[in-house]
Amino acid sequence: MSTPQIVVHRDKELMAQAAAARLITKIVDAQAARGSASVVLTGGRNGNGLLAALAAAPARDAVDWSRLDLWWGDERFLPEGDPERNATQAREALLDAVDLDPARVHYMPAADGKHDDADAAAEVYAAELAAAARPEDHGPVPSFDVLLLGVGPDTHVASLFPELPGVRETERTVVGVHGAPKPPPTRVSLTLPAIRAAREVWLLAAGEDKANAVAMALSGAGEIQTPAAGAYGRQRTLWLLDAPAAAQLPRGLYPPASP
Ligand SMILES: O=C1O[C@H](COP(=O)(O)O)[C@@H](O)[C@H](O)[C@H]1O
Repeated sequence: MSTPQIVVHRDKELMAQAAAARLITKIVDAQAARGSASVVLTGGRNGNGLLAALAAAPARDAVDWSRLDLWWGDERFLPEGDPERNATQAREALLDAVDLDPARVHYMPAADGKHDDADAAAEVYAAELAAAARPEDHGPVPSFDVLLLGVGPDTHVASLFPELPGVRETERTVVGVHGAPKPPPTRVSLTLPAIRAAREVWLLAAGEDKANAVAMALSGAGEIQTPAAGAYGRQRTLWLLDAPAAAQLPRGLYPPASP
């Protein structure tokens, strides 16, 4: 478990640009060190904001996109191409504009008839993760270089919502989620053990509607009631915030916002 580090930016645009720059550097470094990199994407406003900032960054050309594995932390269980799917939004924000190897883009299954339900889809994705894991990894998932998570106003991360069964899961790496309080109710999500296999976990939150969630997660709350509190990386846990989202944090916890 790594101790959370907190970085506060002036506003959400700057936060997205700084996170995109940080991610480019991380991918380039991982590719230089190991030949390839792996990133787990998140949906939501901040995740898509980061991808859009990455698409606009001139330094994006420093990344060898063909040597990048992309995974998802969660997905809304909807038909392929549905505008509400995290994958559809990620494609629009960035993925369709870069030269990815399609075999390395690991979409979560869609509700397309091939997969009966979200539980079956979760099993399929867990098997895909297990097949990509190597003996030196930490369990049946790859050691992701960076796993991105948006933080919901209710403290959910991926599709692990407070008190629902998914956040209590200790064995499986992927679960079907039913009755999510945020639409759509049926989803597929990595579990906390899978999230914690990542080298680095970056949590993104912007806007005053996230301030209470951020303060709860960083003040020692339990992960069942506050899933974001249970999301950490093996080497690093980074909270990337804008000033409104950090507004309820004790001031001593983080350095001044970037100008
Ligand atoms: O539904 C979801 O919500 C969270 C948070 O989204 P945000 O818009 O409040 O930032 C997101 O991280 C997750 O991937 C998504 O499925």
